[in-house]
Amino acid sequence: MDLFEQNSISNILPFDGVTNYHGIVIDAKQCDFYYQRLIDTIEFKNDEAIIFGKKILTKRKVAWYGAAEFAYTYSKITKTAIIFTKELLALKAIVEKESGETYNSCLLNLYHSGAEGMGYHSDGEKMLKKNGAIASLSFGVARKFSFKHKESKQRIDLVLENGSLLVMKEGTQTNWVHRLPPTTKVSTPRINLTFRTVEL
Ligand SMILES: O=C(O)CCC(=O)C(=O)O
Ligand SMILES: [Fe+2]
Repeated sequence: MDLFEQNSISNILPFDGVTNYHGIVIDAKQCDFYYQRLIDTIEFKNDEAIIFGKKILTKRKVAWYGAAEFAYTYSKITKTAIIFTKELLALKAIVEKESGETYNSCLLNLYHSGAEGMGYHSDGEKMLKKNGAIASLSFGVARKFSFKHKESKQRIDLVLENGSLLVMKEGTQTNWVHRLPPTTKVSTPRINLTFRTVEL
């Protein structure tokens, strides 16, 4: 590939972490294909979460896939991963090549419109490999994504476009929280895939 055609990969965090934005890694036509295949094949379900001791169902839908049917705990509820589909394996291969890291599981989130988002959190669950990379691949409508430093409260915003890849690693989860803010400007869906490494 011509050097000038390559995406410039840059760390969007000013300190205390490395989060590389790779830009668009899947072209628009392939994105349409994968978006539709994911809608047709992934077993999306409204997520159950425990908030203030009460079980609630989230508006966004989620699904957890993996290399094996391992148990995982997320939002204080233990579930079992579904075995990777062939499209997820193909996407995992693209993301692994781009990021230079490997992954054994994938959490998918389906946001039906801008009314749905995800609040500030960091992905430091006990079962995840400590300081392991988390690769976030987005399909569908572009949405704003924000990081906030846990101490200084400094904020970094970016837009996650159709077919784009963001890789969070080294210190990101320890020192920063991130969120997908709800917005009235968006009325169409988005699917986000976060590839992770679970310690088996
Ligand atoms: O939808 C996104 O872009 C982020 C999702 C996220 O932060 C997560 O699944 O932990
Ligand atoms: Fe997250």
